[in-house]
Amino acid sequence: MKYISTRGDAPTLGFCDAVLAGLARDGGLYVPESWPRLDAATIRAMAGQSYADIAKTVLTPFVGGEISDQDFHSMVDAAYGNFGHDAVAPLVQTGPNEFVLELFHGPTMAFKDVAMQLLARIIDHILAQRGEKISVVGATSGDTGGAAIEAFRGRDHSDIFILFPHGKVSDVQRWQMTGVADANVHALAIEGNFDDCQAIVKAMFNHHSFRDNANLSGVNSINWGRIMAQITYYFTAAVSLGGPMRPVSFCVPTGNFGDIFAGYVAKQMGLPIDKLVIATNSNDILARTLETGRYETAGVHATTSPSMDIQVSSNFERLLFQASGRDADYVKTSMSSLSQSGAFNLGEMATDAIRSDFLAGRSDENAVDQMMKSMLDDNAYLLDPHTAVGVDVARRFPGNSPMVVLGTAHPAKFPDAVEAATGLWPALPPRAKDLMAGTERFTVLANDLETVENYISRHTRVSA
Ligand SMILES: Cc1ncc(COP(=O)(O)O)c(C=O)c1O
Ligand SMILES: N[C@@H](CCOP(=O)(O)O)C(=O)O
Repeated sequence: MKYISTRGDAPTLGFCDAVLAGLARDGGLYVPESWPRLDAATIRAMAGQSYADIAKTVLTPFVGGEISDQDFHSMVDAAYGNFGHDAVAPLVQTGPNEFVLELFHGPTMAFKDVAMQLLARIIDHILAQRGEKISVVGATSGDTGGAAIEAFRGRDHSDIFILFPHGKVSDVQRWQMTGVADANVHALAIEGNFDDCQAIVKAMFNHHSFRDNANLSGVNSINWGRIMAQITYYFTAAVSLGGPMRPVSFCVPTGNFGDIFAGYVAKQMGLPIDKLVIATNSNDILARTLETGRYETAGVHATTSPSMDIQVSSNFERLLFQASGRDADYVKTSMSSLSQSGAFNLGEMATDAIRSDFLAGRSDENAVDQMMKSMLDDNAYLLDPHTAVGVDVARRFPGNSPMVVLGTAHPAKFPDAVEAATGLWPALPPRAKDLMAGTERFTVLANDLETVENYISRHTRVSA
């Protein structure tokens, strides 16, 4: 399996190099040259299998033989042995044909753990074999950072630098990044919003001398390894609900478009998916894009679902590549217009292609609060605000297929918002009860590329 850039000007890479690269050298994102297919018999045989075993079937084709099956399978077993629920990602029924897929039983209580626990092991394995060290960078609106730090803390081959928007993440999210004592962890509070953090990370990748000196690698969903690992739970959920004989729909609370893009990949691999519904909070750029065929950034609003307070949705680029018939020139022109004027028109072909696979809706703050409250009243079930966005939007698209809403975070990560909407303060799970007991350690930095690069150059253990 080879990986190509959505912008067409970066070298084609094998799995290990694509995962270490993060962003392609031409600023594009790596995607597999072609989608592996699983036939109906293979998918049917997943019924009754463990999460880890299904992951091995789904993910092994992407590795392309670059890591031995034995090593890869051990990493998968270790990654998913660390979850607080035996099923890893259990389904909870919340309506006649509606289910929440709980993706928050990992160590940091958000869906990011599902990919990060595996990705860190893959990266560590490759680095140990090559005798290399890297500087891992990531931008977070709250959840990626904690999950990445948890997965990379104390690792010999990596230093990790996480940029988060200062004062714009929840207390639990901040402590997960700042309450960690390991010397290879650097939590950087940037005076800006998530899009600023993400822009700095991308700019560091596009600054090739810095990138090479620091041996930079990324853990945002720009890294193919993140998307890949997120494909598995579309299979586990669909198979539990009668797939592949019965199509299943998914509604995904969406920000950077990584999670729902993994669902799109599952569909390309042969999983019968009926609807893929993009659920946005009031930062509704993706919902507007599907409506109008124009991608147009606007100011970011702070919401009770802060991890989705995003305007520049990185993985939309992977979808544009697909929807344009894998036309790298089209992607380059669109992305250059986005960086110059903050907008671009998708054109008829891409808009139609995207509408044929996706639906989209927006949930405003009032609707999110109502949803948390009514779910507690009707089902005695607490939703976090991100998942509440998903359920609220999902209910606008009733159909015959079971609707699975991705439960992307545990309500205890956002206790203030949950309490304000429901009157209930969600308790942290036992494994996290000492989260805020230690000392916080973080550095506040200006929203400035050079300042961040200087910090990393001074603290990385990679010798130039
Ligand atoms: C809790 C939560 N829900 C939803 C999202 C959106 O996921 P994605 O960025 O993959 O679209 C995020 C952040 O990525 C998140 O942390
Ligand atoms: N919501 C995310 C934003 C970064 O997304 P990623 O999936 O690209 O890492 C977060 O919580 O940090």
